[in-house]
Amino acid sequence: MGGIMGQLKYFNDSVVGQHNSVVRWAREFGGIYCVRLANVNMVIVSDAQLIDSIVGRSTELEKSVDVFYNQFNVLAHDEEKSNLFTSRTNDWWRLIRKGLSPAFSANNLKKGFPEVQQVTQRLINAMKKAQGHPLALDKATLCVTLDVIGRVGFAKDFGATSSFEAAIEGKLPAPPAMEKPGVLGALWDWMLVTVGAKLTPSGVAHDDFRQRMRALLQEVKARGDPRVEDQSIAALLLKLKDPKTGQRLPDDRLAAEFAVVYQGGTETTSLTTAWAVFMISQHPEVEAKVLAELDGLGLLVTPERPNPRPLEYDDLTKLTYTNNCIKESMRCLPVLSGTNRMSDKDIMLGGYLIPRNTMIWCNLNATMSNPDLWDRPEAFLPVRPSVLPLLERWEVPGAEYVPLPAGKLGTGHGTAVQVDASGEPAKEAAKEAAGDEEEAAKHRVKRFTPFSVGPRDCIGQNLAKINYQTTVPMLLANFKFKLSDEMGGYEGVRASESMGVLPFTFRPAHGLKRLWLPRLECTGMLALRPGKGFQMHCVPRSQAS
Ligand code: HEM
Repeated sequence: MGGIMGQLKYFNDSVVGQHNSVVRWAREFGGIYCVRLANVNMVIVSDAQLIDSIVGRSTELEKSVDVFYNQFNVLAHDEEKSNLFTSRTNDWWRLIRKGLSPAFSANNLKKGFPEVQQVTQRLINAMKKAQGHPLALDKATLCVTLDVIGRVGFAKDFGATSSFEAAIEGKLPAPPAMEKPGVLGALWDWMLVTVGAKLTPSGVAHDDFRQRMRALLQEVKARGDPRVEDQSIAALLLKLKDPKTGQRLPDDRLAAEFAVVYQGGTETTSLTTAWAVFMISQHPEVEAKVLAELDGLGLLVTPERPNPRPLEYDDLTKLTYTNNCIKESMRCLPVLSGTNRMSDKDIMLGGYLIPRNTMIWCNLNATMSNPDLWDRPEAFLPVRPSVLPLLERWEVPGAEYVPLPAGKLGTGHGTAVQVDASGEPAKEAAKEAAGDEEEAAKHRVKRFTPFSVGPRDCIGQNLAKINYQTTVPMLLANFKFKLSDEMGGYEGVRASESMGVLPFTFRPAHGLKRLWLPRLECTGMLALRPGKGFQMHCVPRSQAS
């Protein structure tokens, strides 16, 4: 039976507290191990050097779309095709990736900062009206992110944060009733969607999402040709030309890329924001330091200073401690657990022969909790109290990189090497793997990788950063957050962590019963969240004792 079922027991363990499970497995089985589910083998890697060789700058491995990322194709296209997220690393991918990159440059995002600030302020105004009711913090931050991406990337205000306010004030009509499916219902729905059926709640919501993206494209096109200096996501995509034909990209391709930006950017950023607020507010000594930093900059709401000055762009670099806390929260609770790759040739990895077409799953979260790489990795420790003078975990120079002992650089042990037909590492690849010490010394391996690394790392990471680096301090400056009783305290939240693809539906929120996102809610990432979301009481700081 065990043979047929593979290591189902372990997969079952992961239903609750999945994040903790993979971290535990990495400790139990090491930096590379193989699991089997029925007759499918999967290699799971959490060794930082190996991961670097799998996804890093010199990789030739491709994403395995069929198993994990198919959702991105289903949601973005009517007919299944690839897009920036799911494409092989080919000329099309290069065209889009290079063309879109200026949208995420520091200069361009600086121009977008006022939008982020205003959208967060809109949410704060709404939250002040909640008057003691618990709020779903993850919904609230999702509203912010939806509006940030809309306004910064597409000059479009979807009004998610204003809908939030209207919902709190009871001014919104109820959404069409849609029962939350139970586990079996969700599984059935997922199976139907996987085989292409559209008449499921999720299928309908997928159609709805695609229609919204097509409508957004038409709206953007109706504004006329984008100005040369316009570096928004929409403008850059519209300006792109197919090098072969010299023609602009077809509408279905453009709408799919719009969709992918929303898919890649929403759950990820909003849950990162929610986890950071949760972690900081659950650690009083950390929160006190954050508040002191905000106070020092004149940004904290106090009974004596009920209307402090607004957060400005330059403050973002001054909020060092707060930013370090966000990083620490992302290390402990990265919303994306990892990424996958597959090779169409046999490869050697960490001394093992990996047959072609074997799924390789890189556990980025396990690397970020590896005790060989981090001091007390299970602790939320922006501060290391044992070190004098007091050094923050994140203020140690090079904190994002693997601290390698001298003389350990550049061995072939940690690299993915192609194998020839006889099973021997191919000569050229072996030479490369043996490595040039000098070259290896330049190549520092990262141990903090929430955005992954290498050519397929997160293109949107700077937009995400400007979003959470603005929203987290603004929320904390305005409110004291207390978990509502149903969350079962800090332990209850942590025990309910799970990863799951969420249905693309209008979902009633917990807490304030009439709170929902009526405009545009798009999810689908395997994102880390607590089972019941984040039900929080948000007490205005002007009233907090
Ligand atoms: C905290 C927030 C975010 C996190 C943690 C995150 C994480 C990641 C990770 C780990 C990858 C690599 C996935 C893989 O290799 O399988 C990725 C790719 C990607 N992300 Fe993000 N992301 C975030 C925000 C965003 C935002 C705001 C956008 C867009 C506005 C975005 C768009 C994308 C896209 C398009 C890709 C695919 C890039 C490619 O394959 O070339 N992400 N992200």
